[in-house]
Amino acid sequence: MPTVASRSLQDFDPLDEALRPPFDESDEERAIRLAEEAEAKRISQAIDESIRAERQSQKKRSIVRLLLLGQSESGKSTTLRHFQRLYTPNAFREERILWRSVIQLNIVRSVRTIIDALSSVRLPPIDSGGEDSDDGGPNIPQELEFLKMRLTPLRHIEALLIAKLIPASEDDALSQLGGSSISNYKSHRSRSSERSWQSQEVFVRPGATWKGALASGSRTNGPPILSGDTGFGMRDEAQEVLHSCSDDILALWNDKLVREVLRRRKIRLEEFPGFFLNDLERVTALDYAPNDDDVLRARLKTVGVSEYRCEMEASAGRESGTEWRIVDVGGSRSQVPTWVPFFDDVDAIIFLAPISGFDQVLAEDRSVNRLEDSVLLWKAVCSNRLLANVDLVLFLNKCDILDAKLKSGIRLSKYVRSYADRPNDLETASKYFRSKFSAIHREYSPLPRKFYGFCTSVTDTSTTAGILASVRDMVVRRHLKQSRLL
Ligand SMILES: Nc1nc2c(ncn2[C@@H]2O[C@H](COP(=O)(O)OP(=O)(O)OP(=O)(O)O)[C@@H](O)[C@H]2O)c(=O)[nH]1
Ligand SMILES: [Mg+2]
Repeated sequence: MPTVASRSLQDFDPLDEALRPPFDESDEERAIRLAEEAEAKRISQAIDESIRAERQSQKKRSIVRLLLLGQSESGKSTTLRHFQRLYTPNAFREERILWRSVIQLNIVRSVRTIIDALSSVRLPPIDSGGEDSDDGGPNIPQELEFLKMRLTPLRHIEALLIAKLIPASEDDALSQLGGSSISNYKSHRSRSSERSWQSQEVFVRPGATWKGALASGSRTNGPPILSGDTGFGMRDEAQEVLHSCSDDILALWNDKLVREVLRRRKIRLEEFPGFFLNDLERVTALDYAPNDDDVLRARLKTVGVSEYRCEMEASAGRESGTEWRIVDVGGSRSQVPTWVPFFDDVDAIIFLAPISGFDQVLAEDRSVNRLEDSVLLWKAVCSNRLLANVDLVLFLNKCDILDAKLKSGIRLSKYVRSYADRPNDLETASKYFRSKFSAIHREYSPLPRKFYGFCTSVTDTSTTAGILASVRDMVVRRHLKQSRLL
């Protein structure tokens, strides 16, 4: 047996030495020692486990999970952008320039809507009593035909923007999602150049992928034309083409006959998502950089689910250090099954019901009224047992559009019979919808819970900031209460 003196000092480990069993240990002593060691190991593992569980629960306590639900175009992604604008303003500001491509595509789409409307309608002269002609001869004046021709470069721009927004690598990611939207997407992508004026709405998966593609594209596209803090300062072909077509687009949009065609076809373009034709001079300027309002008004459809993480700023007081995970989902019908896995472990849900859609149908199923669809979704969410303990916050959204529609003389009672002869104004209508949705909440919730309902226009920065602050306070208060019960 080597002694301390016979080994070098580096080899000597006092702990090892202390734990070494005595060399004259009997069998009985050995059994007792082994049993004691096993017990010590068990206790140590139990302590490790409790530390791990404590850390886990600490982590859970400081993460607030918020889910955004509602049909397509209800305003979920806009609400998410609003949260980002309020609580991670620097990141939001830095990303604004990336939205320019989306806004460009939105403008091209508005032009396409007008041109589609012109090509499908044969009009009699405006003063001939307002009935559509079926004599087969087009009544579109030559100047408009020339305008249309001069706008053909926009087809190329549309294809360019789609390729920019949806990098080829997205194909694989999207094909995993299955469903009809994927086939739409594929046909859209493959045939976009030849049939761009009738193509489907462009969509991308949320999150950084398209932004990453745009950011790297912006850095490699030629000499700078922008400067200052507006973004990457790079040449932008789409912006140049839009700038050169700006007068023609404006002439098209302001044309009396165009307005008449749109009116007769009940196309209220100003209320379409991503409408920028009233800001054409500003948004087609060569040095255009989107402002906050533009980013909130831009339209980019979501497919799939993405989780956005945001750390509340220190000024949020007791919430500082709280991480928010906001989940944004695609709202079209084929996307609804993708919501369910996110019902687990959620603190609150903001459900958006765009009440301006009372006279509209779903884009994906033209036999379904949008308001009816929202009501059905709301019933399903309220009655879902997985969500029985989750706070539901209802945004009766797009109140600004509802207001404009009612003011323009569209009668709500024509579409919602039970509205009967109530006054056709925003205040009465929003109160009416609030009480209907609140009654469903009460009737369908598996357990009693408080109803939080707001009438919103989430593109309006001034009114929405206050509402989101109240929602944030409410969710955090609930979250803290729940986590104390853990
Ligand atoms: N005028 C007005 N426009 C709104 C309002 N809320 C959203 N929008 C616009 O409506 C469009 C659709 O909003 P999104 O946030 O993209 O809708 P979404 O629910 O995310 O839709 P999907 O991604 O298809 O599920 C965008 O162009 C928004 O700017 C609102 O309250 N008023
Ligand atoms: Mg969306």
